[in-house]
Amino acid sequence: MSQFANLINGEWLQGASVNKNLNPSDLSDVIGEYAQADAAQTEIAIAAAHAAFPAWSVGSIQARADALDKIGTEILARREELGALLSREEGKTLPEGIGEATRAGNIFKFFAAEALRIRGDKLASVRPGMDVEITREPLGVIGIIAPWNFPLAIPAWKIAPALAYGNTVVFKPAELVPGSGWAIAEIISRSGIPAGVFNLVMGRGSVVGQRFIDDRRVAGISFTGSVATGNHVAQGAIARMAKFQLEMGGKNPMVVLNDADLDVAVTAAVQGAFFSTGQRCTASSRLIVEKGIYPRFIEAAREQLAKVRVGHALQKETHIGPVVDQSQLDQDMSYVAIGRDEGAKLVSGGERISRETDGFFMAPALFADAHNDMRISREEIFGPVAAVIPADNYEHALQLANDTEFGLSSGICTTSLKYATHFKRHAQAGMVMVNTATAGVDYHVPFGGRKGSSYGAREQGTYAAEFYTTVKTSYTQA
Ligand SMILES: NC(=O)C1=CN([C@@H]2O[C@H](COP(=O)(O)OP(=O)(O)OC[C@H]3O[C@@H](n4cnc5c(N)ncnc54)[C@H](OP(=O)(O)O)[C@@H]3O)[C@@H](O)[C@H]2O)C=CC1
Ligand SMILES: O=C(O)CCC(=O)C(=O)O
Repeated sequence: MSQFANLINGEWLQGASVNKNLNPSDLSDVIGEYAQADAAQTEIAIAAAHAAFPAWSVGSIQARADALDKIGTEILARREELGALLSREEGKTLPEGIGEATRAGNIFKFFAAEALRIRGDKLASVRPGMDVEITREPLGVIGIIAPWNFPLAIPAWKIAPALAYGNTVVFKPAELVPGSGWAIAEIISRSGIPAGVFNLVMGRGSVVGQRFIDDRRVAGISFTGSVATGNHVAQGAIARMAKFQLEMGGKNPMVVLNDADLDVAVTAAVQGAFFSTGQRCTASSRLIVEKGIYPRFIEAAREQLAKVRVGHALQKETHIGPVVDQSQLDQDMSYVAIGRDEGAKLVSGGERISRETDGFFMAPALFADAHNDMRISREEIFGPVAAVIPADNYEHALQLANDTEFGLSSGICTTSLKYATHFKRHAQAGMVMVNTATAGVDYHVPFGGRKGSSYGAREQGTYAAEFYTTVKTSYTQA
């Protein structure tokens, strides 16, 4: 059995215990045993990142750019192998896994270039003879707490800007997907970045993540995951005035108007709701459909779902892989039961499926005739379960779309420029999609939401500088 250690201060260290990484498509496939840090080992990693900060933060930006570019180049060169590892441990299909590896490589290359473009500002002073300049400086040690659903891309879009802007990093991947996190760390360890600047600390969230929250040497925490854990991170960070950003849930609406192209709408809905097994915070879990197109939409969605093959993530013919683990599967199945009890009509799927291998396979569940006040329409399920909600007209659809405590992504399918333009302006979400799925985003533009979905500065693109740097205003009297 392969064993994988933590990377702390440039050394590979065994943990206090190990975590077996299982393939959700085939539970007999153990990917490896991964180190689990305890609180003491986590403190050693934080101390190393803290000690490495002074030199790294004022070091050559060319060296930072070269290292990040090298990491991106290697990820891109190995995208098929890394994508296959990701699919094996998380369960998204091979094309999805390779696509995510490509995205991760591109993110490192984007931030390699950003390291050379750290911007400031120079303004005339209101006082004669005074010089005023505004500069951006790194925060210090950044604690990165990542979820399991994007094990390469999300760590990439947190680690790359943290390093580009001169911070040092302690990174905790989710327990369910240590393989991808370890692979990134191994590539970083050969990139020329000095010991201690980047540290991989695999282990439980309640142990490792908690140390990041509690330790005053961790200046900023970047978190993606559930609303409950996000709240916990926020309270701990506020208690000691640490900077933090949270990316949490979604209950993303996809509005389909009577004038929509039916094929475009159904494809966007099925892909947005069910691909990547619906395990995306941007998933289109509420399909809000105007009454004039409603019966045709349901029929066409049912027909498209009948052609979708759920199976082993690494098999060529698979469109949708397994659910990530037993507890997520239990959660998904419990919401299918809740939807039925609430009176929504299950028009497709919703049952556990057997395949040749022992995995967590589930037929995507499509509910029709749902209401926006049902639990299946309000709570994030994070699996292949979507609800179709009828709407009387555009205004009603918009009102339903915004009637949620979340605000990550919001979509509309229409051929009307008037409605598309109005929706872009009035959707209460951080991201708006027209005639395309609510999930699936570019890597070089801001990512994040409003209301209960996100807190703090946006991630990705040049906007990432907002979180990973702090602004200084300097005055010089001539
Ligand atoms: N918006 C999104 O992108 C995501 C949303 N989710 C939502 O969260 C639900 C549960 O998923 P789950 O993975 O359990 O999400 P969590 O919020 O529990 O996990 C996210 C990350 O936080 C860590 N963590 C857990 N507890 C603590 C803690 N006390 N202090 C610091 N860090 C902690 C986890 O570590 P570890 O898991 O290693 O213990 C993981 O790395 C899903 O069903 C879904 O609804 C989940 C993933 C992504
Ligand atoms: O939809 C995407 O491409 C990104 C989704 C995401 O980041 C998430 O689910 O956490």
